[in-house]
Amino acid sequence: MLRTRRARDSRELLPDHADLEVGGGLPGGGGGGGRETIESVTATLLDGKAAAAAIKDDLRARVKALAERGIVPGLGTVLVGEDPGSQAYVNGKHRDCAEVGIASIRRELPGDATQEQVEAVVAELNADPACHGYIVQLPLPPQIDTQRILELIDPDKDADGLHPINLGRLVLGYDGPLPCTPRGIVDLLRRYDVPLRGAEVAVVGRGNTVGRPLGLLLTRRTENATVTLCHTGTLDLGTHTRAADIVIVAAGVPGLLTADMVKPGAAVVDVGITRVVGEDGKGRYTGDVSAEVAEVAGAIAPMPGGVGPMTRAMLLTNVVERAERG
Ligand SMILES: Nc1nc2c(c(=O)[nH]1)N[C@@H](CN(C=O)c1ccc(C(=O)N[C@@H](CCC(=O)O)C(=O)O)cc1)CN2
Repeated sequence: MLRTRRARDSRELLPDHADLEVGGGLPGGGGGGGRETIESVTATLLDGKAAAAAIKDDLRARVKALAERGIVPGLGTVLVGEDPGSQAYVNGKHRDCAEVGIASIRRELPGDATQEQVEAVVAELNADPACHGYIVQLPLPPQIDTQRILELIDPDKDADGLHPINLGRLVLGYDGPLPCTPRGIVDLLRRYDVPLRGAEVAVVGRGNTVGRPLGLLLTRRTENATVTLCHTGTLDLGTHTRAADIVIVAAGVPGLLTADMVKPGAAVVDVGITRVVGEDGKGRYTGDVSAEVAEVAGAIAPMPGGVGPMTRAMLLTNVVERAERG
């Protein structure tokens, strides 16, 4: 278990962005301006950065052991277009690779790339023996059929766990690569001994990358939580979140979860990451959880510094596991 600490003010819940290569801290030239501040915060910080660092230490050792067998794990990324956020995330993934000794394979296409061009890169990575796993950075430009691209990824090289076969394996309870963000959330809660067995969990958001697979993960026999999957059709969101021991918000709606929607002492996980432009005209990222929730919650995984670093660590884990299987 990680040592827990109590965060005393909002700056402790908002670590810097130094680990992501983005202009002035954020795409769009922002740099933390316009953050909300709160006087006193008592929630335990679920520190994704610290947890990810521990995971990377473990992976470094496993990569060394693989090297003794003559295996160098390789992670591929496919980036289409020039979106600064996506570029920053892909850069972060390759920096993580360098930290643990995973080989990087980068493929980049212009924003006006055709379906055929993206499919050709996917076919190339499927055939590359040096590439143990790869991801196609999402979202893709509108002219690209995302579903078709995800279906063309070799399921055995699907480092994101988003191929329909791998999501199907998750539904059926079979082994396979797990989607990185849901896996990272469960790992983070476990590391901080947040009880899952028998817990009532409200997951807000039913997307294929986070909400839906997270519901499946949490209801496996090994986790045994009871999940309420809330979405835009949910009539009274607060009724469900207030009844929950754990609230996980992946809606992409800034500030959606407010303090009155949280049971005192509940664990709260902020998965939201939305770019907003402040009154100063500068861009910054904001989560789905309002700052004052930290005064009510017993534990909180903030954005940034919570789920994001865990997502990246789980991507590396999926690649190393694939390389270990041979
Ligand atoms: N193919 C995929 N595309 C996308 C995924 C994904 O899992 N697979 N998820 C997101 C983007 N993403 C990874 O690709 C990602 C987003 C954010 C972070 C992160 O570490 N965030 C930081 C804060 C970032 C900032 O302030 O600039 C944090 O939470 O601390 C990592 C990965 C969409 N696309």
